[in-house]
This record gives sequence, structure tokens and C-alpha cells, in this order.
Amino acid sequence: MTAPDHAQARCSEGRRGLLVSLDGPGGAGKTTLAAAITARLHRDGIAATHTTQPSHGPIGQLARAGTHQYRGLTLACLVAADRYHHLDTQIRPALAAGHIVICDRYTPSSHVLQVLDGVDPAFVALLNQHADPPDLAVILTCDPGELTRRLTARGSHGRFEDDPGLPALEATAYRRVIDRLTCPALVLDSTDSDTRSLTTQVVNAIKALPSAP
Ligand SMILES: Nc1ncnc2c1ncn2[C@@H]1O[C@H](COP(=O)(O)OP(=O)(O)O)[C@@H](O)[C@H]1O
Ligand SMILES: Cc1cn([C@H]2C[C@H](O)[C@@H](COP(=O)(O)OP(=O)(O)O)O2)c(=O)[nH]c1=O
Repeated sequence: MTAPDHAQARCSEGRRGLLVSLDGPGGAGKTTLAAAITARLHRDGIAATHTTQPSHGPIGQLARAGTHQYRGLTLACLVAADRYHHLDTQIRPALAAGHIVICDRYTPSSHVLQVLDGVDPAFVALLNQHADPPDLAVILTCDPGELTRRLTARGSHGRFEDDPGLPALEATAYRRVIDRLTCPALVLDSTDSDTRSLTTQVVNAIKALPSAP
């Protein structure tokens, strides 16, 4: 499909905005960067929504609070159910209203975390196959030693981050996911880059997309 065809198909689906996903290991700076990108887009007069997965909806709250209680297939299904509900109730309506939706964690996180949690990669792919592909997938990497320092300072956000071996495992798993991405992608490393320069790179990549506002 050519770029104009792609834009026309998106309009006929009622989708005028852009979905930008932001994934990477815990502590890489996703939440910090998502807030900064949204603020920069607002400053530039562009409608943008910052959201997160697991979402703040009922299924998302269950998943976020339950990473110790729910494991493997159960957690995989829970985060996928939350993803579809979040798409229906928040992401697609915001896209239809023309917003750029910055989603802090999306399908790439499942391809990493659920697989590290023992779920068959093919099943993770099947479970997420009806999730809208991002218009831009941003993957934020970081040196595992620096991640350990940041997570120790910030505190863990769940079972995965309680594992001291996680940063190294995630680094390998994200490399595999990056190699298989089929949508436009931007891979950035936050080890030695401040949030301002990372924000500029993401916003420039968004503005360069064929359907950008
Ligand atoms: N580019 C950066 N350089 C150094 N430290 C950062 C950077 N971005 C975020 N941090 C710090 O790292 C910690 C984790 O950031 P956070 O945004 O919560 O990461 P994530 O959402 O990826 O888990 C926080 O203490 C934050 O202030
Ligand atoms: C989006 C997503 C989150 N999770 C889990 C990982 C986290 O333990 C938990 C909450 O994520 P989050 O609070 O975003 O962690 P962080 O701020 O460190 O990035 O949800 C999955 O297992 N699969 C997923 O697809």
C-alpha cells in the first residue's frame, strides 16, 4: 500500500490520529518520556493523549496490581483482555477524534514479558493479533547496569522488576522483538541521553510519518 492509500484506508476506518507505542525494559524511562512527548506535542498545538497499559480501567487495575498473583497464561490473557478493552473504550475513540495517542507499553511488552513468563511466543502473537498495529513503535533500550541502578532508586513496579536478572533478559528479548517489528519503528537508548533529546527524536519521527498532522 502506498502512503496516500494507507492514509485513506485509515480515514475510512474512522481513524484519523496516530498510535505511538512506547516499550522497553522497566526503568528505561518510558513513563517519563511519554509525559514529555505529550507535553511537547501540546506545546506545538497538536492534540495528544498520554495513556498506559495495563490501563487504569478495571481489567488493567487487576493486571497491574496482580503480577504476583497472576502468572504465565493467566497474566497473558489478562493484559490482552485489558488491551482490547482499552482500545475499545479509550484508544480508538481518541484516534477517531484525531489525537496522537502515546501508549506507555503496548504489544511489544507482551512479546517480551509474557514470553519471559513462560508463554509460547506463537500464543502471545495469536492473543494480540487483533490489537491495532502502532503507526510508530518506539522501543527505549538501556544498559542493564544502569537499569538496575534506576530501579533500585525508583522501586519495583511488579513481580518482573523484583528479579535482579530481569534487565539482562529483557535486553536480549527486546532485540528479538525489534528484529521482528513490521510497523515503522524507532529504537532509542536512554543510557546516556536525557529526556529532552529523546523527546525531540520521537516528536521528529512522529512529524515525519505520512499521516502526521
Ligand atoms: N533519560 C533518562 N536518563 C536518566 N534517568 C532517567 C531517564 N528517564 C527516566 N529516568 C529516571 O529513571 C527512573 C525510571 O523512569 P520511568 O520513567 O519510571 O521508567 P519506566 O516507565 O520505563 O519504568 C526514574 O527515576 C526516572 O526519573
Ligand atoms: C503492558 C504489559 C504490562 N505487563 C506488566 C509488567 C509490569 O510488571 C506491570 C506494570 O507495568 P508498569 O507499571 O508499566 O511497569 P514499569 O513502570 O516498570 O514499566 O504490567 C505485562 O506483563 N505485559 C504487558 O503487556
